[in-house]
Amino acid sequence: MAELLSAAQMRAIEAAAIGTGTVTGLELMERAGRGVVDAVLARWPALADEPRRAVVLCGPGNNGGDGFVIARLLVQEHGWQVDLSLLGDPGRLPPDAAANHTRWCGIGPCHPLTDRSLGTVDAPPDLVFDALFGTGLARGVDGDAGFLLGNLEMLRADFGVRCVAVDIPSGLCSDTGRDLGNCPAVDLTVSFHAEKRGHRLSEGPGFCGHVTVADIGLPHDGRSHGSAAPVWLAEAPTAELLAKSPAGHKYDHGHALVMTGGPGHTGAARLAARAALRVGAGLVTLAVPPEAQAEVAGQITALMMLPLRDADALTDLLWDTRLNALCLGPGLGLDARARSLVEAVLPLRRAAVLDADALSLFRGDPAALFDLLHPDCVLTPHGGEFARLFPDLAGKMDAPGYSRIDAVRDAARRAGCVVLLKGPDTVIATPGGDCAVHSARYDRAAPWLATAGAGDVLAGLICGLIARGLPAAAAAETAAWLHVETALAIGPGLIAEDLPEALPAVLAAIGA
Ligand SMILES: NC(=O)C1=CN([C@@H]2O[C@H](COP(=O)(O)OP(=O)(O)OC[C@H]3O[C@@H](n4cnc5c(N)ncnc54)[C@H](OP(=O)(O)O)[C@@H]3O)[C@@H](O)[C@H]2O)[C@@H](O)CC1
Ligand SMILES: [K+]
Repeated sequence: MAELLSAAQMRAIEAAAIGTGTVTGLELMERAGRGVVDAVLARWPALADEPRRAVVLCGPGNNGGDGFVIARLLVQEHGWQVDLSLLGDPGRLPPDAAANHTRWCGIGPCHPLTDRSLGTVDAPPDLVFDALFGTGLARGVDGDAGFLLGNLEMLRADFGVRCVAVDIPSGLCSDTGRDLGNCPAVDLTVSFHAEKRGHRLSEGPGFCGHVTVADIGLPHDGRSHGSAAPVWLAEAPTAELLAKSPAGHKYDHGHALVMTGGPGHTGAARLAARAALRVGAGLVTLAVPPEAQAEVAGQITALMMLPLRDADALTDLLWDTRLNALCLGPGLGLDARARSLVEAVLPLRRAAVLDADALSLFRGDPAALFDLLHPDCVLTPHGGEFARLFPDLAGKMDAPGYSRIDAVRDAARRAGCVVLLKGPDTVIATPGGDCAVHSARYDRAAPWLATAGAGDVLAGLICGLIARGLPAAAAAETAAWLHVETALAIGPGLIAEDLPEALPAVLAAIGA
């Protein structure tokens, strides 16, 4: 699985490799610069047909150092014409960047960066390399550098100039994916060793264009990250994870119980239940208030149904330990009955997915919910629900350096269970700090998934997978991937009802 690195982890990996004596910082910088040039020519092979003109904007740190390498390689190995400008005093460059500045100065001029460093609109360059700031960006970019970054947008739109970000577009926080000020949207971002969190989180993907990772020869052994626990990019589940044993019977695959709301409010739970069944739970039962029975009975076939009057009846029902995964929240309602169901169920410590109303019920009193939760629970808030349960953490998400990853990790620790914060950058964390990001951006962008009922389907998928025996966090990650994959399989026009129906083809493609 691919890791998403913080800036501190990347620095720790680099320092550890240099510390072993197997590589120097200067060698890493050379590989980084070469990696960018190779990635550009791989992306746009026609650029190699004839010498081109490039502008390279270098910053005061090692990101700028990469820029000097790129400029040198373009001139010496490809015969390009390069205009290079440096922000800041060359005498204050860090050692490896300074060494590459010296090498560049033997080849071409290093202009001080001004508001004219992009050249004139009469003769725009073919490419601009943004090597101003990388993982060392500490604040928004202002002054001439900010002005130039703002102009990149216009050069791309009006003159077709291709813009390439070295490591990360300057202005984008590599830990949070937030624009700290004047971040340009580029065509191609070439990162090093592994993607940084900012490439995947929040606004980041909107700025990065196409992202590619250049291998600069650092080890992927996961031992040299510093103290912080890794964050993984969620990937496709394996066939083994989702396949069913040929010898099994339906009770081997669990029995999910999904609570509905009252009359006129049963659709969300029915969607969740159908998703749970489609993803392979052996049996799925809807627990329905008696007055809604007729409505539900007319809508279901393979799903089962039980009348459920109140919390006492639910407690009695759960003497049947074959009911091994619960889903509460979709359409459940915000009344006293709904709250009593949640409060009755959680002390029994049965695995449970809490979504939608089951979360909103505790707005203003989230501690009452946290007291009841246990590690086999999964909370699946969207941004608004997250802010109701964790107002302080949601507020901090605007603070510098505090990302959705930090917020969800803190939330999971506080809640004592798995938390999945929904979005195009879904973050899943456990109370112990394990964390995965499911990214529905770039080639997995699924904008049609933002539709009524899609969240109910996700809750049902998680519940169904837990019923099948997956641990809560693995169920959440797998469900997030399947949810987006089914959306991609359906494409434009999808509505939530389609999602469970598209699962068989998706499962077949995985080989389950
Ligand atoms: N790690 C690795 O393995 C490898 C890393 N490599 C490369 O190194 C890059 C990281 O280099 P880096 O740490 O020197 O940071 P970088 O982004 O160049 O900027 C730091 C400088 O900018 C300044 N500054 C910050 N914000 C500012 C602002 N808004 N406006 C103005 N100034 C601002 C800051 O000043 P200060 O905040 O200290 O005042 C400092 O002087 C990384 O992204 C990759 O490209 C590769 O070579 C290969 C291997
Ligand atoms: K950059």
